[in-house]
Amino acid sequence: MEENLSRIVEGIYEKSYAVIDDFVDEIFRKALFDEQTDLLESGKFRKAAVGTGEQKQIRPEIRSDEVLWMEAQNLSLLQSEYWKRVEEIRLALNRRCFLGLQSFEAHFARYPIGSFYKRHLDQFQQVPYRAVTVILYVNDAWTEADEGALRMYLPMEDDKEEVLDLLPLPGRLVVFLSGEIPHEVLPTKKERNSITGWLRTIP
Ligand SMILES: O=C(O)CCC(=O)C(=O)O
Ligand SMILES: [Fe+2]
Repeated sequence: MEENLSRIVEGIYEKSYAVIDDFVDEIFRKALFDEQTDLLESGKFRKAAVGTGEQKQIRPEIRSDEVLWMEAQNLSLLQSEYWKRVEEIRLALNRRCFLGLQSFEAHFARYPIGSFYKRHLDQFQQVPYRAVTVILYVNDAWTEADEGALRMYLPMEDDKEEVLDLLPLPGRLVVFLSGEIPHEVLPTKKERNSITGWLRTIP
């Protein structure tokens, strides 16, 4: 874990993102996946919205995933185990990068076959407090042919961008600065399951 933490902070410090394969082991990954599947079957997932407050809308042409927010005060045992891991990331980022991160929010996400999330930034006017995006993929094995990559647009000099595609490999963690890296989820050919969260600069 210590090594993962230093790779995360170095990545964020140097290039605004980090990718850690096998951040969780197979047993933990599968347990999270099973929990997500149970919650799905009990019908608790909702179509994801874009915007917040009065601007909140279901816009299937922008994103077509389904989400279930975790309740910080009411986490399952497994969820709190994951939050503990993220807490270590929060503290390490504050120590090394002085990001002033105070809290975490997260939801399970399910991308059914054919779904996607068009290019966007996670930090915008209504949610300026989202500072660091933390995504863990909990679906089973994934191959190139399943598509559904997370496509990141890395800002380069002279307003140029470099494209980086990351497959949702089971147990893979992707961390990036929410206000710096536009990204999208390309249409997926297989159900894609993740926990997406944000470290925030508010309590
Ligand atoms: O699942 C992913 O790879 C990215 C999801 C995302 O961009 C979001 O929920 O804001
Ligand atoms: Fe996003």
